[in-house]
Amino acid sequence: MAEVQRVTVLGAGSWGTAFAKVLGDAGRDVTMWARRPEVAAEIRERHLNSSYLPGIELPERITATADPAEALDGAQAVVLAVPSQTLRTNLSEWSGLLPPDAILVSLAKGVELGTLKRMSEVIAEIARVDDGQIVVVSGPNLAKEIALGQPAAAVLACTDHDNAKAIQQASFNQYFRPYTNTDVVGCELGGACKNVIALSCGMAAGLGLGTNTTATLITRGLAEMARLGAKLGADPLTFAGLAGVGDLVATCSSPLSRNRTFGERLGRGETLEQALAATGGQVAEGVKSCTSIRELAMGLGVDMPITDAMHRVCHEGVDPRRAGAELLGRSQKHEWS
Ligand SMILES: NC(=O)C1=CN([C@@H]2O[C@H](COP(=O)(O)OP(=O)(O)OC[C@H]3O[C@@H](n4cnc5c(N)ncnc54)[C@H](O)[C@@H]3O)[C@@H](O)[C@H]2O)C=CC1
Ligand SMILES: O=C(CO)COP(=O)(O)O
Repeated sequence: MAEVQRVTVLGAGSWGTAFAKVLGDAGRDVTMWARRPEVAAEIRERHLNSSYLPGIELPERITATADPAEALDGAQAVVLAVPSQTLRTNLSEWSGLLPPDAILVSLAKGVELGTLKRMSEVIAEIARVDDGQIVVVSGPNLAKEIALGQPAAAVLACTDHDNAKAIQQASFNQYFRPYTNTDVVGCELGGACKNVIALSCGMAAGLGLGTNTTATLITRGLAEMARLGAKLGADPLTFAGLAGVGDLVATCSSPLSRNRTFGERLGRGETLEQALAATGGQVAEGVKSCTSIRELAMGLGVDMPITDAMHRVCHEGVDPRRAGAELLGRSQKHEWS
């Protein structure tokens, strides 16, 4: 297994920047690509990214540029840290610049609208690489907490165990503990589906509902993502792990979650447009993934009632209170049917 020392992070948003810090604190040489030259300059010259992680000092060994060719020169691993729905376009622009043997690391948690592909499938298609060259990062990793150096674990999923190990070696440090896993499908579905469930938990909070409702949504959300996973060949154990329960608990209960916050605004009566405006340009993936995951599930005959309800609230104008009443009014069933 070759040691990974030189890493490029494409995307300087919250998680891209926090993950770059993880790598820098693990002793790697990191170059970030930022879309806005002023963000790249601030990271390079002042070791700050005040737009996304205000007050967080970045390691000196992180540098940044707005030029993707410069960013990618000599990279042994390339971290893709852009939103799910723009990854295809972003990566198409970069694919000719990727060093051929670089391990591609996917941070995005979503399912592509239209194609219904997971992120590693989009990457394999656009970068024309074997799936063993793609490592997926998932788990309870709220960017701000990681950037503050608060302890957290993550999963690095790859069909090629050596490549997962290489990224594990490159990223573990005093506060970040990554585990390897070979179940890419389960880890990616967990990460994408929990954003939708976090929307529902936020919505319940916005409606003034309490902990029993949140726990019910988390648990039944877990049941519906595990049903989808089973149909797509995921390992059921994955959903009991960091990429399943772990990320659900973090995202569904934290006020730091953009998805939960978005749902809370809808629950309080804001419109989709008002909630979108309040994100400050940061992505709440569940708002789009509720539609793609719902479509994926429908095509496979998998029942995902919470995801369906989130789609109807976000995109069909259904009132959150009515969506809740309809969820409760469905036909009675066995817990595991
Ligand atoms: N923030 C978090 O706590 C975590 C985020 N993630 C996932 O990581 C992925 C990236 O998330 P963040 O870095 O938090 O997002 P963000 O919204 O904070 O940043 C997105 C980055 O992508 C760049 N970008 C490039 N092309 C873009 C385009 N066409 N449209 C919009 N942005 C574009 C933006 O400039 C920005 O630097 C998402 O899929 C998210 O679900 C996963 C774990 C934790
Ligand atoms: O994925 C995350 C935590 O693991 C971040 O969640 P949000 O995108 O909702 O902030």
